[in-house]
Amino acid sequence: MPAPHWPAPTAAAPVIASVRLPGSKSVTNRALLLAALADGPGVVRQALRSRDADLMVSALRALGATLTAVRETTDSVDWEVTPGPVRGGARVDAGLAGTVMRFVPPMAALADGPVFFDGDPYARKRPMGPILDALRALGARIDNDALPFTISGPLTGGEVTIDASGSSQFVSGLMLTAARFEKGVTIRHVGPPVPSQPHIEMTVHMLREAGVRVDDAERDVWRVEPGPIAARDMTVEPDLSNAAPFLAAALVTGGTVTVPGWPEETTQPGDALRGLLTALGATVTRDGDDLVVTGTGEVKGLDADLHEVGELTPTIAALAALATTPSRLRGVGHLRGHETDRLAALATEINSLGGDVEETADGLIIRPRPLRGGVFHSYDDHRMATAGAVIGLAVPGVEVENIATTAKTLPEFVQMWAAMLGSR
Ligand SMILES: O=C(O)C1=C[C@@H](OP(=O)(O)O)[C@@H](O)[C@H](O)C1
Ligand SMILES: C=C(OP(=O)(O)O)C(=O)O
Repeated sequence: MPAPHWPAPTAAAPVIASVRLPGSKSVTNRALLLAALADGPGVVRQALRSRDADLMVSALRALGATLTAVRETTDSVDWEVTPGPVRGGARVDAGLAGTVMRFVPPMAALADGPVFFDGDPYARKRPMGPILDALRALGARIDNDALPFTISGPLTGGEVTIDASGSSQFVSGLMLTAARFEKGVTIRHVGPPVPSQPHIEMTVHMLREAGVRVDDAERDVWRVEPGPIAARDMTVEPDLSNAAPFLAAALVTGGTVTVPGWPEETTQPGDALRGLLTALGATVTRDGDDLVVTGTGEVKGLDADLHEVGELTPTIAALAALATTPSRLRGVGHLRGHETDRLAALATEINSLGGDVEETADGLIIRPRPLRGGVFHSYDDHRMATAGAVIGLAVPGVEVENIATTAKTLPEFVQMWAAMLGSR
């Protein structure tokens, strides 16, 4: 029997809270994969514990790495990672995780036998063609153009042309393993602009920290030299994208939300929240390591190109739906290939609460309209579920279907949300 819908709590008063976020999904899954390919045992501290991170751990174990939890809390874990020869004959469950379905196949092509990949039913619809074609061009054999597929090496590497306009993860995925290819890799993107550049910068930065030589001087060309990936002891930053719904609560309720441990410098796209929330009417300041966001209770609409920070779109759209002036969100056509078609899902769900959202080819136009309660469907998308929670702060009677899907990147979401609302 499906779980009952989650009655999203309405804020009775301005939220005043400090919210500590667990580790970044994107940093965790890169760090684990790099550790499993490294030249010796390493440690990944404060790694996220969530469905996507667990799927990465299982995939790496299936491919021959040893991961041992040396310290654990409910939402974080320190992993000791000991690489092993990459093992064939494995089955990898990617769930609905883009970071597993796009980052692990290049590593699997190093295995001594075929590796089978599959995922959730909807994962079979997520774009995979460009990265699978690239792996074929580099020497791998793959029997399908989407999940499920079986991949077999060997793969020597070399030069490849790819259209990565559908997902930056195609480029990141190839780069993460490329130092272990005999010839490294040169990736040349040809097509409409690649989204989520900060995530590509995150990949380049983490590779360089592991001693890998990467040349990204030319736009849309990335060269990864062959060589060892250094074993490291590293600590994962808090997930700034998952800070979004909590910081949004400050704007919706006219309160103040503080996130401790906001990095001074980061490649996480969530850092763009500082500018976006300011544009939506908040005051955003730093107090030492804390990011402090204060709202007035009135949310202003905004016109924003979110191409670089697409994963923030559901929260920004939820805020825009509660704003007093219209908004236009642009540059996010690739969100149709995320956990669900996020543009269609946001328009459908906000409109079903009485909103006025129009889909465009590459975004959304959101006009102010009073909203009413009703069921907000999540489409197994963690960020749809949290967008419903944000709207529920201001609109009585919102019920989020499948709030449990927040476990993809934030299993403690419901408890954290309750603590935030209760901590006056
Ligand atoms: O590399 C990563 O960790 C990610 C890249 C982005 O993917 P797209 O470029 O497909 O949007 C982002 O939306 C996703 O949440 C995480
Ligand atoms: C697009 C997202 O995830 P994935 O890593 O599965 O692509 C996301 O978390 O917003």
